[in-house]
Formats: sequence, structure tokens, C-alpha cells
Amino acid sequence: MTTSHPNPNSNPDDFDWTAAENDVAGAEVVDLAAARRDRAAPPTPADPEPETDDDTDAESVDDSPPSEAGPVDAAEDIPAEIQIRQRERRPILADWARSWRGFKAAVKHQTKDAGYVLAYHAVRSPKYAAKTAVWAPVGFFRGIGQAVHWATAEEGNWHLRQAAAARGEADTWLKLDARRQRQSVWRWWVIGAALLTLIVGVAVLAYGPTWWRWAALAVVVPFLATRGRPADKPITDRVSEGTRYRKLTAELVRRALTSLQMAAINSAVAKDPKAISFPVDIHRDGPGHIAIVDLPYGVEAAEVVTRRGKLASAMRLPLDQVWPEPAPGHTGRLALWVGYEPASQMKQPPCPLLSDAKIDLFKPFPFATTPRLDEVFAEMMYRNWLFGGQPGSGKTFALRLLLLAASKDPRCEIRGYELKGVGDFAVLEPVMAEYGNGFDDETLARCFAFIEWLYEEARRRSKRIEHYARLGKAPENKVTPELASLKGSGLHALVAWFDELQELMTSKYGKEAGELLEKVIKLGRALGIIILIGTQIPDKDSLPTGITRNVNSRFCLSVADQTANDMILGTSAYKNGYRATVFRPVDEAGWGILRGFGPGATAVRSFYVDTTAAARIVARAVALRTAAGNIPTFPAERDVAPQHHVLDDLARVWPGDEKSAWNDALCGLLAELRPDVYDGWEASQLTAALKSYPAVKVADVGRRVDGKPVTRRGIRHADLLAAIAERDRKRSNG
Ligand SMILES: Nc1ncnc2c1ncn2[C@@H]1O[C@H](COP(=O)(O)OP(=O)(O)OP(=O)(O)O)[C@@H](O)[C@H]1O
Repeated sequence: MTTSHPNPNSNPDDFDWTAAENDVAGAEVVDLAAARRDRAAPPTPADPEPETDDDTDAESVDDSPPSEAGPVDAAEDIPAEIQIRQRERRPILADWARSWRGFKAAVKHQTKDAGYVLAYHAVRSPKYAAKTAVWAPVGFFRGIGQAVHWATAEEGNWHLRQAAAARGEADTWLKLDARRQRQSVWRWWVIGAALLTLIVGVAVLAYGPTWWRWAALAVVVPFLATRGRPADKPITDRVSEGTRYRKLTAELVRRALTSLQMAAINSAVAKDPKAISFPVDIHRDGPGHIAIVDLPYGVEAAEVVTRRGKLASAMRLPLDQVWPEPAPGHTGRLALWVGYEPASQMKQPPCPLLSDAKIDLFKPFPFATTPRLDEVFAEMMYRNWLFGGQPGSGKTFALRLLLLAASKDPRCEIRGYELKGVGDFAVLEPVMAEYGNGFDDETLARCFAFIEWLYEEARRRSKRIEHYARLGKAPENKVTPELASLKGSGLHALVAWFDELQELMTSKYGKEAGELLEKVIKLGRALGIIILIGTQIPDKDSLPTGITRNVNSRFCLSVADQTANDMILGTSAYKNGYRATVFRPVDEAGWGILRGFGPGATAVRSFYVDTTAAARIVARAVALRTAAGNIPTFPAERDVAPQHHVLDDLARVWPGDEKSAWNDALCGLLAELRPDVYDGWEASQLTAALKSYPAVKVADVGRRVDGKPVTRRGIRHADLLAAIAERDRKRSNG
């Protein structure tokens, strides 16, 4: 429909009445109520041009703040169950009261605070007593004076009477004074009654038990002292705020965020003070308070996390008391936790590994604590770990902590190299099958040989897994707790660790070692091989990217820059706000960002276990291993895999003086000898297992069965003995 507007400047006589009538005839009759309803409904795609108010145009922007509650769009196409899930319900109990940890922390904090205030005043009590003794009599007489003054009702219309006297209006003055006297009469009655009550009270106290008099004195004297003291001289001293906890309030958070010199925040807040909002009330969380903050549109929580120092400065708190983190929900949501006290002053609970309990590596075990002192659990099975950080960041201690946990699972075999040469891991020697320490060529060569062996071990294990999978014992083609516990399965957890791996990677063995280790990391996860790597320099020469890419658990302690941070935590970690650059080495040793457990990453501090405590844990681990029958741990020689056993086992089960034997007959005999290893083996599997021994040739072996010639695949005894001799020769040559 087009509408023609009358031109205000044209002559009314020129008006085209016919055209106007046609227009009106073509127009709809509008039902006003329906039109209003339609206007209230949101525009739909079929309604491309939403109605606009007269005073809006294409440039108009609605900058009114979004309503505080409820979704802006009631999107009807979102299924109801999702909407219900999205609706956040406030917990019935406050966070701190819902967990025993939170409750304990809150009680502890309040008690500590109350204790502090009490002690503060107790020390000053003689001074308070002296001040009270001076001001109480003053208060007594001042009280009497005030009572008399009130009873005379002088103050009520004093100004009016003065004015009447000044004007010489005696009548008015007399009337006003009569009014004062009337008021004064009942007030004197009140004073009289109060005096009587006082006399009765004193009499009662005089005849009552002594403690009544003390109690009365304890109440009345301080009361009189506070009435008597000058307004600017309180009896008690102010408890200094000093560095005590600064309670997190919305105002404090807003002020801190606007002090970060972030243009996006400041301009948004200037336009709308509610641009920083709090989807959940600030509440207690462990030993501190947490504020979940929705930052202004377009500001990412990660940007705030990088300015942790400025944030702490704006809040006038030490750095390690302020813990901003990206919060789940969207990238603009920040979780700002502020502790009651700096993390460095908070006592970390003792490491749970110090208890006598065994560890089951298939289950999570305590590894660290959050700033809130919550325990953080880590896992080792099906995982590889990378620890990175600058000197003094605490990576050796953190890596050692995992080994201590592994030592308490008697099924676990531990082998590794410390390429720094200081002996931080020597304490673990009693439980390690292999240990090397140093950065000399010999140690590096041994370390490289170990990696080669690991690769072979991975291949051997994959065959074993295949075998057990065929027997239905490895449903997911990976090591299960049952297989790991099965003696002789060769599938127990094998922890292979390397501290300061950059020493090997930058040596002449580096290239090959890197390639092999990458393969082991890829293969070993399902096979029970756990690789733990500690490194100071995480650049691509010191740690091939093939390795970093395939590691699934990362602990990044204090690092100097973004590159190091992202090499350890993965690309974009820094951008996403996971920044271990905020930790100071040495002062904040043990603090780092843990990634690989759940979504995102968290700032944690690994449990601190010094060498003396580590020795205690190792002693316990030795006891557990002795009881389990695997001390001295696992054979120190590396070639302990069943393939080598196959030759020995075949020699053991060889049937009498036979010159040759069928594979299937041998499989049956092997299964009798070691059912856990050979049960279910078929002729072809034995053929495959013997492939790595060229001396043993699998060929057709003829026999007569019931007088008839039968030919099957088999091996010759002489070949077997030759293969064993060759292997032994190789071994003794090293
Ligand atoms: N979780 C922790 N809590 C408190 N202090 C710790 C923690 N971990 C380590 N430390 C302290 O930090 C010091 C350095 O730790 P560590 O030797 O593990 O650092 P590093 O990163 O391996 O350094 P470097 O590369 O120089 O050996 C330790 O001596 C220890 O006192």
C-alpha cells in the first residue's frame, strides 16, 4: 500500500479528493488491539521489516541495558527440556555450607578472625580499664545533667520564647512558658519513677548474690564510660584492617575491573554502569569468596586473566590472593576467586601419598591442590605427561610426585633417566627397575637404548594385547586392570620417565630418539606404557612437536613467555587465558596450569613432598612390593619379554627326543606350561612369534597318524637350539 501525504504548502483547494477517496477505499480497517498485539510479538523472518517508532531510524541503537532477569528472547523453538536445563537454580544451601570442606573453611576463618579480635582487645584491656575508670564518673554526672535538662523541657520552644522576649511580647512568652511547664511536669514524673526504679534496683543488688553486683557493674560502668568519653576518643582501639581479608563485593570487583586500563571495559561501563554484571551472587567458596562476572560485551575473560597483577593492585591485595580464571559458560565469563589470605600463607594439607594406603594406577590419585585447597586428582593409565617450566618452577618435584604414586602400585614397573645429574630421583632407586642419572655420553647412550627398547616393548605388548583380545580379555584392545594384575601377562603398567629430556633431544641421539619416542607415545597409551617427560626448554629442537602434540596431560609450571606456555599447554592456551607466565619461579614453586583433566585447565599447586618424606613413601612402597612378591621390582635386564621366553619355553616343553614338532602340538604344550601367556595360541601365532629368529624355520613336517602320512607346519629342534645359542651370544656381547 502506498500513501500520499498532503503537501502542507499546497493550496487546499487543489486537493485531489478522488485520489484520496480511492486510497481510503483500498486501505484496511485496522483493529487497534490486534495491531498492538502484533507489534509486541518479535519479528519473524516472514516479517522482514519490523515496525519502527516514528522517532527511530536506521542509525538508532537501543542502548538500554538488558533486563536483569529472564532471557531476552523467549525462543520458542528451543525444546522445553533444554530450556529447563539451562535455567540455573540457586542451590538451597550456600556453597560453603554444602561441602564439609567449605563448612570447615568458613568456620575456621570466622574462628580465626574472632580469635584475632579477642586477642587484640585482651592485650589492650588494662588500657581500656583505665579509660573506663576516667570516663565512667564523667558519664555519670553528664547523664544526670542531661536528665535534668530533658525534664525541664527547656529546649522544646526555647527559640520561640527568646523571640517573644526580644519582641517584648510578654503574653506570648507567658503562653509558651506555660506550655513548657506543662511538658516539664510529666517529665519530672518520669524522672521520679526512674529514680525509684534505680533505688529499688540498688537495694535488690545490695541484698542479692555478689555476682549480680559484678554483672551490673560490668554493664553500667562501660555504658557510663561511653556516655562520658569525648566523641572522637573511643574507649577501645580500632582493630587494624591491615592486610586482613578484603571482602569481595560487587563494587570492589567493578572498581578493580575498571582499573585495568582496558578500553573495552571502561567505555562500556561509562555508557552503562551495569555492563559488568554478576549472574550469580558473590559467595563463599572454600577459604575465600568467588565472584562470577559477566564482562562487558566483547571482552574476554582471558584478557582479564593476563592482568592478574593489576587486578590484585586494584584490590590492594597480594598477587597470590587473587585468582581470576575463565569460567564455563562463555568466553566473557570470569570466575574471580579471592582467598582469605595469600596462597603462600595458606598451609597446603599434607600429601595424601604419605598415608600407608596402596595406589591403584587405574584410579585417580591426589596430585595437587587448587588455590581453594581443594584436592585435584590426576591419572596415569592411558596417559602421557609433559611437565615444563623454568628452573626452580618445581617440575622435578611434580614429576617425582607421580613416580611416588606409581611406586605405591606394586604392579607398576618404573624406569627412567634424570638427565640433569643432581640425583633428585635417587630416592626412588629401590623401586625402579632402571635408573640413570647424568648428562654424560654414556648415560645419554643408555637413555637412547632405553627408548629403543621401549619401542620394541610397545610392539611386543601390542601382540600380547591382540592375543588377549582374541581371548576376550581385552574388550577395548587395551590393558585392563585384570590384565595388568595378571602375572606373566607382560601387560603391567610401565612408567618410563625422562627429566630434562632436552639434554637427549639436543644430543647426537636426538633425532632418532625423538622419532622413536613419538611412536612409543602414540602406541603405548593403550598398552600400559606411561611416558612422563620433564623439560626446561620446550622449543621444537628440545622437544619435537610430534611428542608435544601427542601428550594428553600437561602441567605447565612457571614459564617466561607465551611461546613456552603454548608449547607445553598447547596452541592457543595463552590466548584462552591459561597462562603459567603469571607464576613466579621459586617463590611460587609448584604452582602451574594443569591441562588434560576435564574441560579447560586449572591453576593448581602440586603437593609438596620433600626428599625425606619421599623416602618414607618409597619405604612403604618397598613394603607393598615385597608383600606382592616383586622386589627387587622387575628384572633389571630389559630383554624380559615373552618373545625371548618363547625360545626357552619351547626348549622346556619340547617332546622327548623328537627332531621336529608340529606347531599346534607345541602350542598345546606351551599353554600347559604358561596358560596365562599361551592359552589359545594357534600354529600361525607361534609362527609369527618366531619370525624374529631367522634360525628357526617354520616348515612342513610330515608324520604318520594312524598309518597315514599327515603334513603340518612345524619346527626343528636343532633350529631352536641354534636360535637360543645365537641369542645368548648376542646378549653376552652386550
Ligand atoms: N609443590 C611445591 N610446593 C612448594 N615448594 C615446592 C614445590 N615444588 C617444588 N618446590 C620447591 O622448589 C624448589 C625447586 O623445585 P624443582 O627442583 O622441582 O624445580 P625445577 O623446576 O625442577 O628446577 P630445576 O630445573 O632448576 O631443577 C624445590 O627445592 C622445592 O623446595
